[in-house]
Amino acid sequence: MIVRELSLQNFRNIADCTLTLGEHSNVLFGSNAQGKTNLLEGIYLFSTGKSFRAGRERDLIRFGCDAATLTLRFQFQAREQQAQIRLFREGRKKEVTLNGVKLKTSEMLGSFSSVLFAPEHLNLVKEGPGERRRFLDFALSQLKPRYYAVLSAYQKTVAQKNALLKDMARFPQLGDTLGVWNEKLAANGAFLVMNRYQYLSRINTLAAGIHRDLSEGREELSLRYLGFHEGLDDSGYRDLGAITQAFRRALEERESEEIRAGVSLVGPHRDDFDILIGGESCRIFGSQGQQRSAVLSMKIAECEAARAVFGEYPVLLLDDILSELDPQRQSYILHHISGKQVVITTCDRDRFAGLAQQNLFEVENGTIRRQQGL
Ligand SMILES: Nc1ncnc2c1ncn2[C@@H]1O[C@H](COP(=O)(O)OP(=O)(O)OP(=O)(O)O)[C@@H](O)[C@H]1O
Repeated sequence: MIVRELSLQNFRNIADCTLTLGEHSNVLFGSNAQGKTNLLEGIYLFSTGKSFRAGRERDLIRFGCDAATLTLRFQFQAREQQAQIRLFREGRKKEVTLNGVKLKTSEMLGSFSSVLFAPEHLNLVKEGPGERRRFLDFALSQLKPRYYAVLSAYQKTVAQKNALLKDMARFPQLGDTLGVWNEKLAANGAFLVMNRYQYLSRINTLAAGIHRDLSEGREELSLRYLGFHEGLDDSGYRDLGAITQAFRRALEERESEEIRAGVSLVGPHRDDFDILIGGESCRIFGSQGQQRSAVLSMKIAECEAARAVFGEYPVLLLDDILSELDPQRQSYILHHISGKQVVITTCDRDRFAGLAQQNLFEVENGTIRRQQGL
């Protein structure tokens, strides 16, 4: 996967710019708050249809403007392609086209792939389960377009069931329809759990090997899926029927608890996974360095898993992460990115002087200037 060119109009603090990228390393440098991350965000939007930052879609549109346009020219499987996203502040839904054909966002997924490395990914270890579910959901949405569609349907059903559970406090007779929502949740939720489990197993194997290298053979990283389905073993998790049954059982067992709480408590929207080093929780017992290595291993594993599906590496987006890493981890990642297309943001233009075939861009107040390489 190679990005040739990104054009942005009225996106974040960028009024109008075109960034023509090289096939290898592309370094965007500049002071803080100039628009470097905004450029990565623009590229990433084409992989998942969503920003990696929290917030509303309309926040992506430049202050005072009614619409934003993003155009990406890229090469995938030896074919030059062009995708466009238009965002509107009011009245109109997001518009997506691929090679001139209008699509739903879900239909564009899988056409272009990128993997982001950002300092906030440390939250995968440090924070609550929402971060880890996002990791799985963002990765799987790119690899398997149907996953995104099922996830959207599932989330809608959870919201509808929550509204019902809330209303049941005043109108208990509404409980007659609870079974209908639970059945919908079980069908779609089982699909999500099966895919997450299989993906996490793949990442587990890849990340364990990378972490072993990073720790020079001293540490064993493992990832373990956690959910409502206590009784399922490895083969059960690969069987949609078995997961659906386990989900139904869990919904029955916890029905009165859900009614009391007025909120849906069981399902993949509550699932999580453990990140363990030597069998112990990395969040509780891991040092800063171990936590960084675990996250780095998982992100590199995400790239490898994408390559296995697409037959090509995704575009790597490194948002100012190297300054956070010690020299050993820096050199590991620099070694790993060589030969792939990478877009790197940094405040320090000299940090990447050693990268081969480098293109250098200065970002200042939402404008971009190409510079002579070092
Ligand atoms: N919708 C918007 N319209 C206009 N400007 C915006 C919008 N959203 C964010 N910005 C501006 O974009 C700038 C932040 O850009 P960005 O996050 O890309 O910074 P950066 O160059 O990566 O900086 P750092 O090195 O600190 O991470 C801020 O000045 C912010 O006010």
